[in-house]
Formats: sequence, C-alpha cells, structure tokens
Amino acid sequence: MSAVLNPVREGEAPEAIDQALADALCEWIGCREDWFRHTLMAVSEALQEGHTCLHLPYWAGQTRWQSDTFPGIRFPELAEWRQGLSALAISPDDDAPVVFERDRFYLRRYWRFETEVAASIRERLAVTGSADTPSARATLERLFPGEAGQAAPDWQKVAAANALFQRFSVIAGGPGTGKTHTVTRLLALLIEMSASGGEMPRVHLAAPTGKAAQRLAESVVKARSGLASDLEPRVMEAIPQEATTLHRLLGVIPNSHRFRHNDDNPLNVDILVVDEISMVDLPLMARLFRALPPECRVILLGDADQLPSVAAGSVLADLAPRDVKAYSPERCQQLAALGIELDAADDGSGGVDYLSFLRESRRFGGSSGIGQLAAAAISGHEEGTLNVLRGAHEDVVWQGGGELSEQLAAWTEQNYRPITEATDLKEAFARLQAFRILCPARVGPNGVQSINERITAALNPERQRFFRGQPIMITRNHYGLGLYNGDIGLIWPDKAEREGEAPPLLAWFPAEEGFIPMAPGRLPDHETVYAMTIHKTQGSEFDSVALVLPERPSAILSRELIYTGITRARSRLMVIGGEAVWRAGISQAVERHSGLGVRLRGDPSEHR
Ligand SMILES: Nc1ncnc2c1ncn2[C@@H]1O[C@H](COP(=O)(O)OP(=O)(O)OP(=O)(O)O)[C@@H](O)[C@H]1O
Repeated sequence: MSAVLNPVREGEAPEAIDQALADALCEWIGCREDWFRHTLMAVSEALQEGHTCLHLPYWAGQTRWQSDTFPGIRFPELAEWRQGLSALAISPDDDAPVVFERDRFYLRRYWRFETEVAASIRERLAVTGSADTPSARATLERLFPGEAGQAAPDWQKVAAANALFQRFSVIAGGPGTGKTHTVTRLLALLIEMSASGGEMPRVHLAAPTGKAAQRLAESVVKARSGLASDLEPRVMEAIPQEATTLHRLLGVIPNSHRFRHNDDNPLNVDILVVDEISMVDLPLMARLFRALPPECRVILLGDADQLPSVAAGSVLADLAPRDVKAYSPERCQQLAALGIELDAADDGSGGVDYLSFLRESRRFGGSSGIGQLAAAAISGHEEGTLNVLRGAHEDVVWQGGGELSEQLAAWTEQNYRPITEATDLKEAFARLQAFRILCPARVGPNGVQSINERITAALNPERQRFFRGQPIMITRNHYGLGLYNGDIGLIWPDKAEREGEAPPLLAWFPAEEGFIPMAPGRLPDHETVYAMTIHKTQGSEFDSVALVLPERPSAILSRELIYTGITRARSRLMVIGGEAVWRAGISQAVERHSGLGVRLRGDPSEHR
C-alpha cells in the first residue's frame, strides 16, 4: 500500500480554525466527547489534504499532529469508531451538517457534491443510446479507416464507438494518445447522426484553465481540418473551433462561489466535451453538472495518471480506475454490431462501460526515453526509471544533484536571454514556449522562487521593476480584466513609436488573434516566471523541460508529480536531482480518499 501524502502539515498541531469548527459542530450535534471532536478536526484536515471525506479505516488507531510541542491525538480503533458514529444522528437522511456513510465521514457539503455528481452520471448512463447501427458502423469505418500494419484493435475507434451508447463517457489516455483526435471524430459522428434526424446539436468545448482551453481548441482545429473531405459542410460547421474555460462557460459571479448557470438557469448545450479533467475538483464538477440539462451528452477527456486537482477530490482517477481495462460482455456484443470485436472482461473488472482507455502514444514512440520514463515512473518502478535515466536516450538527460549555479547560468544564456533579444513579440513568445524549468516546490534553494530570483538577477542587473522579455504569470483571477491565475504574458515595448523616446514597456498576453497589451501598473497579482511549479504547468507543454528536484527527499514529491513534470516535455527532458531524492519521489503515490468511485461502481473490498 502506498503512502498517503500529507504534503504540508505533517507534525503540526491542528489549526485553530479546525478546532473552532469542531467545537461548533459538537454543540450542534450534541456530542461533546473528545473522540468526536477529534473526528471533526480530522475531517477538516482531510479536506485540506485533498480528500473529500475522512476514510475511517485509514485513520483508525493512528496518532496525528504529534510534535515536540504537541502530544498528538490518537483516533479510536475502527470497530469502536464505527459504533460511536453510527449511534449519532448523522446518517445521510438526518439533517446534520456532517454525514457518516459506509466508513466515510463527510462535511455534508462534500457528501452532497459527491452524491450529486454520481447521480448526474448515473442518470446519463441510464439512457442507453440507440446507435443507428448500419450507418454508425459505416461512418465509424469512414472516420477511423485504420493504418496499414496497425495492430488490432484500433482503440481510438473503440473509444468513439463506445461513447455512442450512453450520454456520459470518459476517454482517458496519456499524452499524445489521440484524445482530441478521437473526440473530434466522435463529434463528427454524433453531429452526423443528429443531423440525419433533422437536428443540429449545440456543441461546446471546455477545459479547466485558459491555457488548456487554448490547446484543446488548437488540437480540435487541427483534427477538424483533416476531416474536410470526409464531412458535409454543415457537419464541419457544427464542430466548434473555440474552447472556453469551465468558469467562463458557467458564468462567474465576482466574489461568489456560485455561477450564473445552475439548475435554475441551465446551459443551452447538447454535447459538452471537457478536457484535462484531472485538474477539475469535486465542487467544480458538481457545479458543472448542476448547470447541464439532463439530455446533454457529456464527454470527459484526461490523463488519469496526472496529479489530482489542487482542491478536494480526485474525480478523474475515481472515474477511470487503472485496473479496469475491459468492457462488460453486454457492451462487447453492442460493439460487435458496430464491427468491433473485443474480449469481454472475465475477471469482474468490466462494468465501467462509460470508460475507454487510449493506449498508444503518438508523441512518444517505443524508443522514446520520455515515454519510457513516464511509464516506469507512474508504475512506481524505481529501477526501471533509473535504467532510462542512465541509458543512452537522446531525449532524456540526467544530472545528479549538486550546486545549480552553473546550470542556471547556461539555461539563462541559451534559453532566456534570447527572449530579450527576439526581434518581435511573436518570436519572443515562441522562445519562451520552447523551454521551461519545472520544480516540485516553491521554496528552498531548488524551488521556483529562488531560481526565478537568480535568473532575474542575471538578466535584469539594474533591478528594474519591469524589463524587456520578462515573462510574468498572473497569480490571482481578475475577472474584470479577463486575466486568470496561471495566464502567462511577456513584458515587451509598445509597438507605437514615440519621437525621441524609448517606447514604454507593456505586458502582452496571447489572444485568439495576436496579443493583447496592458499597462504593467494595472496588472493583477503576478510574478516572474522562468521556473514554475509542476502543479501550475498542468495543461501546458514545452518543447524542452528541465525538471529540478529538491536537494533532499520531500513529502510533496510523488510519482504523480514526477510523471506530470516528465510529460510536459514534448521532445527533450533534463532531470536535475540526486538518486535518493528521485527514488523517494517515485516510491510515493498520491492517494485521495473519496466515495465517488464506490457510488458509481460499488467497491468489492467493502463487502469483505
Ligand atoms: N489516428 C491518428 N492518425 C494520425 N495522427 C494521429 C492519430 N491520432 C493522433 N494523431 C496525432 O497525434 C498527435 C497527438 O494527438 P492528440 O492531440 O489528439 O492527442 P491527445 O491525447 O489529445 O494529446 P495531449 O496529451 O496533448 O492532450 C496529434 O498530432 C494528432 O494529429
């Protein structure tokens, strides 16, 4: 069993706010016993760690918050704890602010998010699609002709065909496995089927961040352009060429968690595709489903091996468990009618028929060091990763730990000074996009802050507040200006010439066409961004990546974090870090406790 990461607060005493919340809830529920107060403190802690609930079997008998200054708190043994909680009026049907259900203890808000998401999915799974078999089969064959010498089956075709049978589907796969290629063809198929019945569906594309939405739109536009000779113009027209962020889709209300679109004011959409689902947390997923009409078809895309969302939940990992690799016998029969012959699950792992995995990366061929390293890292195969790191792969270079100064100086001159020397903004952005330093942590000598300060000092010795070619990242949403946390821009001179004066510096942000300028004084919170945390790069890719690990093993380093960092690199990866730190990271897996998977599929271990 892998370690459950407690990245920030191991060893610290419980937060005063958690204690205050616990006291208030003890009063409300009328149980003032210490063990219950501790349970309430722990559920708050669990939420901060990204779990949606307190999973009793994991916490039972454990001592938490032990430190030099705090004696620690020991939780009851499982049987005793279950008994105590079962005796309180906190079942799903009680009207309490907490819920105890099947060994999971929730704040009711989170229990409601989870049950709502599960109910919305089940509702969509209950409507089995009437895939018009002969014409769907012909269209599938036209859109997925297969390639000469391709090993059967064509998993992209399987995924598209499988998504016809219900109103909710997940297409999961690693980088470059063709998720967007597949979903664009699936959209063509769905639009054609709908159009033949006289209706053109309204289709929307969305992603959790602006960057991810931009990449999704670019990939769909590219995939769509390859279909022109296969599709009627009206079908082509109905495939969107733009994607939006989930927040913009739902309609942000400033200073509120609520959105303009909700169950009272649903979105006008028939098919919704959302990419990069690993980044979507449980509350956002619940709010998304609230805003969708029941007849809307939902297709989720993502890489279930990536880091889970920053906030609570592990929605994609819950929806796409790695051990489910086959369809139920019933689904295999339905697929056979569409010309796809597959072996059904015979080990009880089937039954998640909404889920399709794409298995072959187009980006990383069999000999690619990046592809091999990513696969070994996410499987926790330490020796396998070290073999790749030590092997002679052109695309992967490993440099053990040590002082970073020389390396930073080299990256500055090779990759970052050329941005300041670019002839125009377009070239400057292309250079910025070509290389990025990624770190697990913000602090420490090998963290983002220190690296950014050191590179800035080399490129901006006069310490001007803003300088030509300085990359900046917005760190707080500003809805009025249309700038969002994670948006990246460049400081660059104004195009307008002024007689006798150097043109003023402006902050420029990429837009659909060209770049949008902004006076630097108006920028919301931002920071210089030569290096960034791996968390912040989710949804982005760079030609070349330098992954700088901390000097010592760290609780925040996990195989999912390393995998996410590795797979940001398209063609070249440099790893800087000692063997012990690397091994410690690969050996730790992120595990998030949630009841979503059980609500959808049941959990065999719960019936033991
Ligand atoms: N069946 C195919 N035939 C030809 N090219 C393909 C096929 N599938 C994918 N590709 C190409 O492989 C590349 C990656 O595909 P795509 O962007 O769809 O993958 P993805 O899984 O969405 O990637 P990402 O990890 O960027 O989200 C693209 O250049 C795409 O055109």
